[in-house]
Amino acid sequence: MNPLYSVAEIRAIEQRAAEALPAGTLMQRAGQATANAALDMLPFSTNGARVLVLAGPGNNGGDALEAAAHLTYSGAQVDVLHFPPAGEQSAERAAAQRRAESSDAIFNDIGGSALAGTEWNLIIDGLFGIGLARPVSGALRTLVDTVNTLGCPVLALDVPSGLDADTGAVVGPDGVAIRATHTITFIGDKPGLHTCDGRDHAGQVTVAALDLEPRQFPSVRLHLNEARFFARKLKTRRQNSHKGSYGNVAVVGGARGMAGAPILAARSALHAGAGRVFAVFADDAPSYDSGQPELMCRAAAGFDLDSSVLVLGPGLGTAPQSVELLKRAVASASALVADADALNLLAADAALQAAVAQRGAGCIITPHPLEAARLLGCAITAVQADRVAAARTLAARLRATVVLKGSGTVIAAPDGDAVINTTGNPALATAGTGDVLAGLCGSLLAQGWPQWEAALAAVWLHGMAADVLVTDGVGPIGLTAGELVPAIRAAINRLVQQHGR
Ligand SMILES: NC(=O)C1=CN([C@@H]2O[C@H](COP(=O)(O)OP(=O)(O)OC[C@H]3O[C@@H](n4cnc5c(N)ncnc54)[C@H](O)[C@@H]3O)[C@@H](O)[C@H]2O)[C@@H](O)CC1
Ligand SMILES: Nc1ncnc2c1ncn2[C@@H]1O[C@H](COP(=O)(O)OP(=O)(O)O)[C@@H](O)[C@H]1O
Ligand SMILES: [K+]
Repeated sequence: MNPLYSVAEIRAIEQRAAEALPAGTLMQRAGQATANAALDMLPFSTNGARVLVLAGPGNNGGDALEAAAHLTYSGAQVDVLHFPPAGEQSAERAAAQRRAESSDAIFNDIGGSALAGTEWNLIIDGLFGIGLARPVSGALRTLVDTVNTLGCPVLALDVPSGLDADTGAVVGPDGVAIRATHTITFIGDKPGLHTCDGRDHAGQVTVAALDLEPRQFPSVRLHLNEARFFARKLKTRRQNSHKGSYGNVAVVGGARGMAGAPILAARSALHAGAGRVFAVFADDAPSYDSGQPELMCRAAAGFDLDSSVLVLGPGLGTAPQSVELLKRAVASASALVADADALNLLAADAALQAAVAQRGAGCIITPHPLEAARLLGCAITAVQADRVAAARTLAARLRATVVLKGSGTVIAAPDGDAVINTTGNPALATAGTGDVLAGLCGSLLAQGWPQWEAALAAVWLHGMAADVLVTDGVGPIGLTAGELVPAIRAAINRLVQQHGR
């Protein structure tokens, strides 16, 4: 189920587990798991492979020292750059240090130029884990900067040093963190490895549970997204069905000069399977979309907002008639996806926010971090400093399903459940991809999906489409939002083939 644990939860699990085990057992297991992971990353013949172990002052350093000793037995040449604690150290760390010192590991006060001048096969980052208490500074900051310039594989222990394990933010206003190619994280997975700066620093993440049993883990309300959370909603089409069986979507936006945004969202809704799709324009409507004549283009004035699932916001603008449209949409009985300018207008109107919270038909909102900041009345840095908390706060306040976009999109429900998405990549950092996502959410709602599963599936499919396109060389540079649309269609059909019933 890919649960994600906070630092406080990990500490509690660790403490209870440690009480039932001989002293030092967990650190020894962490060291052994690290050595195994390191061997997988080294050349087949480990003899003479150059490994640099960075061992910090806490128990993260203890894990690294345990690993250093193990790795010498494989024939690797292990150098240890050791930062002993200024004061007392834990008994298990002291034992790990003794083991490393009596192994063939070379404790070496290796300087910056020697560090940068050596061809390391692997660097193991055991500077700081979940005990990081302040920004990495001074000589350690220089060390992190140097490691980040080297092109060699880097295995981070528990968390890349400098990264906040709860939030994925690099600690400090101008902080640094190790950019690892791999992270082996202990006991349970951590949210900070998967959102905000986490994905750039953690690389490939594996979890070493240190032989703890499932009963030792509490149930949590934060998970990584996976198809099994929404697979039961994937339905094969009945033979005896028709366009009315797959619902109507109306994308409402497209103020003068911004007609492209609703068209992208509407095309996305159509290709994701909605039976009928309207593109509804705040100002004059074009007579039709020549690239997608299946869409029905309408002016908003007089359009029946109760007839379709509404995707409100793409290119909506903020003129007075857009505010009126938003009010009509919120007051309608239709399922609603609010995006882009709909969110900016909502942020400026407390009464409308209250109306959204009271909607019987619910709401999915899809803010990017700036839109979320406006809705929360805070700075964008505050949103990014704790994306999961920001999404949960918004979800509770608006009683909506919140999709907080960005690297490691967070989906949150009003009851506190939250999920971090794993698909997607920076190819999506281009105009219009958010419109495509909003249209996809609306399409799934129109096909009868509940809000929560629709949001989870839409974010997963949108990211998966981008991942497949990048694998095929269509991006990350130069992917266009329109190219996502057929890739999403392929991804959803593939999922239905796998899971549909
Ligand atoms: N205790 C155990 O038996 C186990 C510990 N584990 C490891 O232990 C780690 C947690 O250990 P700790 O609680 O000792 O924490 P860390 O090793 O992450 O760091 C804490 C130490 O670093 C210092 N420190 C924090 N931020 C600093 C900064 N910016 N600059 C300089 N010094 C700084 C603290 O004063 C303290 O000495 C986990 O991340 C994990 O790697 C796990 O392997 C599980 C088993
Ligand atoms: N670096 C990235 N990694 C993963 N996903 C990204 C990245 N950058 C953008 N995205 C995704 O692309 C979409 C962008 O949406 P948005 O910012 O609303 O753009 P627009 O308004 O131009 O449509 C979101 O789904 C977001 O999560
Ligand atoms: K670390």
